[in-house]
Amino acid sequence: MKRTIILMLDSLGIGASADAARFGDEGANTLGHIAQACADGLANNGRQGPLQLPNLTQLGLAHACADASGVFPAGLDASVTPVAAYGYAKELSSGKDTPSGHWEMAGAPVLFDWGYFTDKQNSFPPELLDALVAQGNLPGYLGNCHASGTEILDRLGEEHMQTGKPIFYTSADSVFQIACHEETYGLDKLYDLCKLARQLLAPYNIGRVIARPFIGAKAGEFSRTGNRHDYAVEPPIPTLLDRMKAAGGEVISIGKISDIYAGCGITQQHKATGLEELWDKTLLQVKTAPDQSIIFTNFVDFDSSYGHRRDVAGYAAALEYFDSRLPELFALLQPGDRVVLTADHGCDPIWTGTDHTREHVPVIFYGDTVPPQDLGMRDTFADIGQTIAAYHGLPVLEYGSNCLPEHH
Ligand SMILES: O=P(O)(O)O[C@H]1O[C@H](CO)[C@@H](O)[C@H]1O
Ligand SMILES: [Mn+2]
Ligand SMILES: [Mn+2]
Repeated sequence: MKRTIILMLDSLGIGASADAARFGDEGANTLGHIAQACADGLANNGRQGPLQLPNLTQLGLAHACADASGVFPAGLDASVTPVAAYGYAKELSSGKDTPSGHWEMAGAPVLFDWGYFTDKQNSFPPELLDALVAQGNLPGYLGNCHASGTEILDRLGEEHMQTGKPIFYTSADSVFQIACHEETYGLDKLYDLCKLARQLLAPYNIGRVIARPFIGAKAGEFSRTGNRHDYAVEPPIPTLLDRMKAAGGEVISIGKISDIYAGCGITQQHKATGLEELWDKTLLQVKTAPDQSIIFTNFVDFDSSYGHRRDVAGYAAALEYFDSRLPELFALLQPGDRVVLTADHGCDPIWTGTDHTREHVPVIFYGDTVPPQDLGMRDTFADIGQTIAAYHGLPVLEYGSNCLPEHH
């Protein structure tokens, strides 16, 4: 049985990469800084004390972080001998966004520059806004700025409910985000508006339009729902997922993987909201998926609920929860199964601002066909995809080199 289970811990960077200064991220270290804050007693909100990640440490995550950043993460057990092949990868793509990280892992780095809306205020071109208002029959719009998606709800959510004007905002990422109330505005109307925006944004080379539905009665009570939907463009070249699908294998998306690849190469899609449901659905698929399957889960909450919110204790608690579910996965593994653990970029919760950070990501392969070893630094996230492609006997990807050449 050859199956690969990819656990994508969205935003779990493990140390600034050599080119981080170009992004203002020199010294960022998502995992390292969380561990340090926990060890210093600064993350005792809803959890306590040093970071507890026994299973991830067994897999070599802490050792990979030490290799990638030069510092062993505080409080984790340096005496452990990892049972997996572990290392870290630098990003070849020009950005530090979610599609770039995911696509590169699957063999399709983004070597062109996305379009960005760089102005913090009046961020969007008037002709784009005019076209949205006219073609979307809108009474106007709110926002038109850079913002954190939760703060902007407190600021503009009530006005949106009163006027029916959608909230448009962006960030340092190549995104056009639309927040609307799920009940007063309506989910289908929001999705239709996002599809219109996706069309109108074609000349601007924007990576994603994101629907950000929310609920609640007033400022301070608004919360975003699991009905977020990302409208991405398609990867620039065929990915690992396309190769697997073309070969007749299963590519099972859990969470927002299918959205991130614009559905390309996906054979089954399972939506899930929150870490618990993401884990439950992952384990369910591991129980039943056939030979030649990729089960691919994006654990978005690390990024969206904790990294962007600069919530160190929340991120730490989420990591500890994630770690606590790993033994259930290990118990379900069959001979030939491989677990891959990685990330798409960093989002250091002690960093200034609320954006991603340019970091190395973990590269971990675990399973009975994987000899434990230190894989060192990999030149691109695509080494992961290439290793998986080789293991499943798929055609060679355009980027990346096999991390485990003797063992496929
Ligand atoms: O602040 P929120 O709305 O979570 O948005 C964040 O999430 C977006 C996409 O992942 C990023 O571009 C960043 O803006
Ligand atoms: Mn991401
Ligand atoms: Mn993000």
